[in-house]
Amino acid sequence: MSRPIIALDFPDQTAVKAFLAHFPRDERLYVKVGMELFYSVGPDIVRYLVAAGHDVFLDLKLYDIPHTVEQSMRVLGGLGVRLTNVHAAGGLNMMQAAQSGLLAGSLANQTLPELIAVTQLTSTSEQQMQQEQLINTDLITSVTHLAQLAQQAGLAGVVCSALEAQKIKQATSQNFHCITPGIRLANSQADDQQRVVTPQNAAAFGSDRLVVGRPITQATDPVNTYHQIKQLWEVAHD
Ligand SMILES: O=c1ccn([C@@H]2O[C@H](COP(=O)(O)O)[C@@H](O)[C@H]2O)c(=O)[nH]1
Repeated sequence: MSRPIIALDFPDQTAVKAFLAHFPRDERLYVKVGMELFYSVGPDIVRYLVAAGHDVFLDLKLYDIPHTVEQSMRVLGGLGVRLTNVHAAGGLNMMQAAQSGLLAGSLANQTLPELIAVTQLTSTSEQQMQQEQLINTDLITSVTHLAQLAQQAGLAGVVCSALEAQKIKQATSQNFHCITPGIRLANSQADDQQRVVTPQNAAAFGSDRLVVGRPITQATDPVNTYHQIKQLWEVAHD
């Protein structure tokens, strides 16, 4: 059963080590390294986590011209991560370039990382999307369109809110992955997230994997909260 991906949104390696020390030494976690940690520590944080036996989602959301993204993905492909991503808004050519760069970069490794694309950030509301991005459609149409573009580019799936997982799978295919942040336990604060879903509902809506940051990393008992979220997801998934 799929483990929630824990977003390690920490400022440095010391904070990461202190957080991971809460878990049993042999617990193999699926963790996410985002911009804050990567820009602070660099690629060594990924090597450290991979060497410690954890699966890593490298969440840098690349968005640039195709050549730049391809060359950057070559570098990231050599780090041993399982999953990485781009912004779908970068376009078809950019996503295809990312895929070929990742493939080239990972040739020396045992595993080819899966590439997914961010549709609309879970911190974006429909109103913001329409007013700030001047996208003249509803959010679900934008998200499913970007998911179809990602599928056309040969990507394995998308980052979206679980609210959109069902529609995305109908518009693409059942095995097109929906990786879903914006997860919150019932009656808890949404922080800066706009499209939030509980672990139970995410499972019911067809999410393939949860991404959870603050609800676990800032919990009084992170291990207990991690297992609570994992169990809620598993029970609803069965
Ligand atoms: O649309 C997106 C894409 C990425 N994220 C990332 O997921 C985590 C969520 O953290 P929480 O603390 O659980 O809100 C964070 O690292 C984001 O960068 C996202 O939230 N939405």
